[in-house]
Amino acid sequence: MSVLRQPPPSKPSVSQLPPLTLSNPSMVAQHTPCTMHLSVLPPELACKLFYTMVDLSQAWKRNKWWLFDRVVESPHRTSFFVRKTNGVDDDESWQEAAQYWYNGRATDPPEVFPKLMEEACEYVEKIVNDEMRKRERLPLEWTGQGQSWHANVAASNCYEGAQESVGFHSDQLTYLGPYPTIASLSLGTTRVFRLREVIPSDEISTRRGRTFNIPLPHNSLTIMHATTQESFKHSIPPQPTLDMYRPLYPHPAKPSALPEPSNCRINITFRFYRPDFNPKSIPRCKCGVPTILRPDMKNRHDGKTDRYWWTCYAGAQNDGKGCDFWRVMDMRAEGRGTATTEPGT
Ligand SMILES: O=C(O)CCC(=O)C(=O)O
Ligand SMILES: [Fe+2]
Repeated sequence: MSVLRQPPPSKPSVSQLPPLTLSNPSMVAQHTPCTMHLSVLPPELACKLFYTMVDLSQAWKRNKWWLFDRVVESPHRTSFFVRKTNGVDDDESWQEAAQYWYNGRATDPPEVFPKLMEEACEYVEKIVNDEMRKRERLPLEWTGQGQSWHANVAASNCYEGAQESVGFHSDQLTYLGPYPTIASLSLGTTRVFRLREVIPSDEISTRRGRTFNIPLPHNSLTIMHATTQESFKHSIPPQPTLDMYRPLYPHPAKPSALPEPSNCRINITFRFYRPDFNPKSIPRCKCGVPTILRPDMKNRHDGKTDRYWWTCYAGAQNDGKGCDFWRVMDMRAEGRGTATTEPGT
């Protein structure tokens, strides 16, 4: 006699929505904490800045870090800039911040914003401030002590060809502090910027993170507003093909030649390093190196009770060997925050 067994009780299935392409600014604003702005710089400035950065990028480095027991190398080139017009060699805090960008590897003093980047930054700041005025400030966010958002550093990436990429990550908050606003300028060939929400542990049985693909054209600005780093991861995935960028203007070094199509994308992320998270204030771990600040993405709540922690970062640099340093960040006890915020509340 055959016995018919009951099938095992099925787990309640959580439906996974398919990836969604956000092809215009209103879709980006509807589905993510980011905004997208098109044709942000005068066309000639955008084109010349693209040439400047591609030329500079020949000397940029691929980031390296330890992952378990091997060194991995980022599949794109990157560089870090500070916004100063006089010498930076004497300012050790910028040196430390720059070194950080390269996962602790020793670097030359960081470069200062090239003239055209400075010009672009002024347009970017205006757009960012117009956008921020429409949004509420969160309690731990920098309120500017009367100052508006401004960039004091920038990191730039060059992706050459369709295969160069950056994997899913959220930006470290070490010098940015909680709920930063990061303005990301795209120049050159269009690439997809991919965002995926990290679902808090207590919602994992009821919903899944959806993947959003945002094609970023030449001369567009993506603003990652407050909560983007706390609730989403982002990446630039490799893609099967790409459309070449056709510059409108010739390269300044070859003014009479026809502009050549390019397979490069330049990204410049303009960032504001907070004075209350300056390098001297960053806790050191047992390895003696500055820790990194990360949000507790899995246990976030309402933007008011969110947690951040300082953890050892030596593992990324020091043959993969770090320590177990881990400490919750306490704005009030660490003396951080601005006059108009209520730190720690
Ligand atoms: O290239 C981009 O748009 C993203 C770069 C990025 O995520 C980063 O530099 O942290
Ligand atoms: Fe990033």
